[in-house]
Amino acid sequence: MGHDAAVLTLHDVHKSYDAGGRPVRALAGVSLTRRSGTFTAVMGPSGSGKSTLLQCAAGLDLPTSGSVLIDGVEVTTMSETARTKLRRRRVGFIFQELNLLPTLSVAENAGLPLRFAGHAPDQEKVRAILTRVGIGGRMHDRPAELSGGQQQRVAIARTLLAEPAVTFADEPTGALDTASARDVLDLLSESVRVHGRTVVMVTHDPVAASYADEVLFLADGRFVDALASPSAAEVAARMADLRGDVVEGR
Ligand SMILES: Nc1ncnc2c1ncn2[C@@H]1O[C@H](COP(=O)(O)OP(=O)(O)OP(=O)(O)O)[C@@H](O)[C@H]1O
Repeated sequence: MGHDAAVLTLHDVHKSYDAGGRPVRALAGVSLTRRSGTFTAVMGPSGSGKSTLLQCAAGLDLPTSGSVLIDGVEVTTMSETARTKLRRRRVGFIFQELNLLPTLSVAENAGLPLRFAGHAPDQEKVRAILTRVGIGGRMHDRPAELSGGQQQRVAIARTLLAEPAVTFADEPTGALDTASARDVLDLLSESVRVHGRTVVMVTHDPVAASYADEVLFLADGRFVDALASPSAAEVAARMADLRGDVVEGR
């Protein structure tokens, strides 16, 4: 796939849930195109559809209607098995709950996508990348022996090793202190700017969003606004507008 090709395309994606016979509309026509080497943040009030968007865009869940292409491949018409295969090979995840396999070591977890793709991970490369993300000394530990921030770093190391078409991050800094959060965000930006990876991140944090080259705002299941390379203050102001907050002096 060339550098200019879209690695993620959503076209008019709708998603409704059945909440005990009553339909709940979570996405109401979302379209999106991302090229490789981009870092996108998705923000929006609680219940605006961010998690649903991530689940559909990553091929974890299926939209009610509309189209989702990952690396040029339509996922909505695939079998469950084919979707799982595509995810393993082409999609990176930095999700707190589905990051790591507890029985594998840090090094084995980092190399897992390569194993799924049928390659034996190069141990020297694994070591170098784990060192780069600050956990080179923890290669043989189990995930449970690591802090939340260290576990996020393993997930980032995976993205650097396996070179997925697109990596989805769900609140990657939600559980971290300020310094670890900044480290994780720096590593994510570096993966995009230096290594050409593609990241789509859902966050509530305007500081985290300010690391992205574009911030997309969801409200009631639709994109309502976008900001290019905004400051954290600009993001916070836009979020306050969306929530209808009364901000003094504005
Ligand atoms: N499995 C489900 N069954 C029924 N309704 C759901 C389900 N998942 C989400 N919803 C509803 O869909 C809408 C969007 O939810 P979603 O979790 O995508 O929002 P969000 O922006 O991620 O919210 P938050 O910021 O609070 O995590 C909400 O009204 C929610 O109640």
